Amino acid sequence: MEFTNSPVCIKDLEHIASKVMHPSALSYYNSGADDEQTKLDNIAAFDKYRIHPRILRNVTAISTETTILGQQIATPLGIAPCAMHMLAHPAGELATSRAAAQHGGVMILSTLSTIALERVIAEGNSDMQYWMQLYVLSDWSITEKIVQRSERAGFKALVLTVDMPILGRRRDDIRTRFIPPPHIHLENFFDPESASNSEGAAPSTYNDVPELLLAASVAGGNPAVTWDNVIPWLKSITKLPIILKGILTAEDTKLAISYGCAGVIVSNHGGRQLDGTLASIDALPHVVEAAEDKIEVYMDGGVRKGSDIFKALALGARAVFVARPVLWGLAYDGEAGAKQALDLLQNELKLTMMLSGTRTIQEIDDSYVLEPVTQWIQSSVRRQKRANHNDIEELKSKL
Ligand SMILES: Cc1cc2nc3c(=O)[nH]c(=O)nc-3n(C[C@H](O)[C@H](O)[C@H](O)COP(=O)(O)O)c2cc1C
Ligand SMILES: CC(C)CC(=O)C(=O)O
Repeated sequence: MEFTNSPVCIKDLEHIASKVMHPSALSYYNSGADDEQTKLDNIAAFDKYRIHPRILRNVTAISTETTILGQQIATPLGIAPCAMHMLAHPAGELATSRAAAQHGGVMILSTLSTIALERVIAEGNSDMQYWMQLYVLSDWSITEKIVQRSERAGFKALVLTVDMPILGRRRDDIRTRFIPPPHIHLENFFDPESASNSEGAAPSTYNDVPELLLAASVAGGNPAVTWDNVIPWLKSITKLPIILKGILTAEDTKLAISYGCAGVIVSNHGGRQLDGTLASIDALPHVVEAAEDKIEVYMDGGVRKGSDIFKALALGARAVFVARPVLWGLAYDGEAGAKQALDLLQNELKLTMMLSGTRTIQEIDDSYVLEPVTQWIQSSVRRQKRANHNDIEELKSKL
């Protein structure tokens, strides 16, 4: 039998990335907080849910088209925001954006991108959307400028990351003393106008704050951000829909609705912030129930297979995002590698749809997934039935 060396699943891409990436960048990408319980559980938890397939349906035509925030997109699979794609490949977010454009879906760009947001979105097309991720910097006026630039550039939503009042403790980053290499710049912190105004001069960061300090202000988190100060403020400076990333509870979902947010991303930051939370897929049903279809619910964390996407959609996610798989693809082969990561997941999603008798994303509802408890109850019901059947004579004799 002949074997191919090219990756056939996301695990293969992970393996290749571990060989080609610089060790400290690799550990920054792969690390989770503390014991990494949540990081690992994000992946393992998918296995508890089982698919409940239907058969003998005509599955010759499969469509993954859907709508998100009222706009058509090619697939409910998107790219979660990740800092510093240039750590994986010199073309950084430009390569990722080109891959995303060939694929459709949504790309969420991190505030901490190594290519300016205007250049990243310029690679897009109408099959997809770009959303801009925000951290509230200690100088809020800088976040405001990034919001204004995003709106001008055509981003369709703002994704406020709400699970980082302070940076999680990622032991491997402490061990490797990770700091980004000097050739990498956080381009969104540079004022595009300062570059064009001063001929030939190096562009300056906003308010002339050193880039490293700005980065540190993000990485330090912003513990003073609250529902009451940040959401009304954001709404006063933008017309874009606001999506909260990092929601894990029904309580916060209800608050997000009451504060007028358009959506929430069920996420534990890939297990990089608070260790010991529910896996994202386990938190999803609670959030979906609390959302009562009033806002859109998305999820990220641990998605490594098309069947994971299918399960998340069946449990009520409107779209599903991946972070590390795309970064591993980028490290493997730049734009082509990032596209390969997305293609693998998209093709596996289509395969799962065909094998489970679903032809459209809209058809995938909770009748296609067995939740762990349901599964347990069902098997005990079956056991009971068998027991009752076997003992029928005995039962009769006791009548
Ligand atoms: C290397 C890396 C950098 C990240 N940077 C950001 C970021 O800048 N902003 C953010 O909101 N989330 C960030 N995240 C979290 C992801 O958006 C996402 O929530 C999580 O990684 C999804 O899990 P997955 O990696 O298992 O797909 C980052 C994750 C990784 C792995
Ligand atoms: C530098 C960090 C704040 C970026 C991030 O969100 C992450 O690494 O998880």
